[in-house]
Amino acid sequence: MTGVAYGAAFAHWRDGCGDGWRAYTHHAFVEGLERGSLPRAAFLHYLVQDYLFLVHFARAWSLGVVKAETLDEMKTCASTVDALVNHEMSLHVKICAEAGIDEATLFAATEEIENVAYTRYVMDAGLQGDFLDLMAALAPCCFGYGEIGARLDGSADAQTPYRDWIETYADEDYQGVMASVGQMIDAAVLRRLGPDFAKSARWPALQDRFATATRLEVAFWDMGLRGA
Ligand SMILES: Cc1ncc(C[n+]2csc(CCO)c2C)c(N)n1
Repeated sequence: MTGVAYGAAFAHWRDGCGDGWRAYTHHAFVEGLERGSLPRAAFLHYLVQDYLFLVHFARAWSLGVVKAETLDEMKTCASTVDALVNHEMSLHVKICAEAGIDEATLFAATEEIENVAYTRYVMDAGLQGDFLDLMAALAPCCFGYGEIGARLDGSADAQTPYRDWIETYADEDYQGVMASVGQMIDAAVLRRLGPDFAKSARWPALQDRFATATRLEVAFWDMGLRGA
């Protein structure tokens, strides 16, 4: 499958996932956003959980600053924390406020087990492993939503009520953040594993981290649908 260009490491990981990548990026939940047929209750259930997810992802990207080996890696991780807490989360706060859910309620919501599994899996990848383990676990989230946003921006039904969600991820600045994350990951892989990175002894373990995080994305959409 071809998608938006987020770099060579990502392309290897995505193709190494087989059908898993499509199961994530073409999930029924995503189709519901595209067609506008997703029940509002499912969307809000997802969005409350996703707010909590982003809190933990901001922690994980902050761990990237701690595990970085170059200033460039540090800068990209720090800007991603900024994009998360100061931009992406505003979408969640705004839509939930319109539905009568305030930010304190969002922060105090109970995490679904799929949310606990995914966010803590990523944190553990970074705590147990090095910078590359952390990036392999974080990559599906960035590049999957990047692909979905870019695709749905062109394909979504004109009357879908989920246009602002789609635009958050299709947004040029946001796509720019994802592209620079892709470049930084390629440089990080090259620095540690060399140009034949996919043939290195470490690659299968990194591929496994990416594939696991991709499965956890599928489970996250499933969890959203359960809220309908
Ligand atoms: C379940 C779930 N997966 C991925 C994203 C998207 N996302 C989360 S963090 C990040 C990188 C920096 O903003 C991106 C693209 C989401 N919101 N929820």
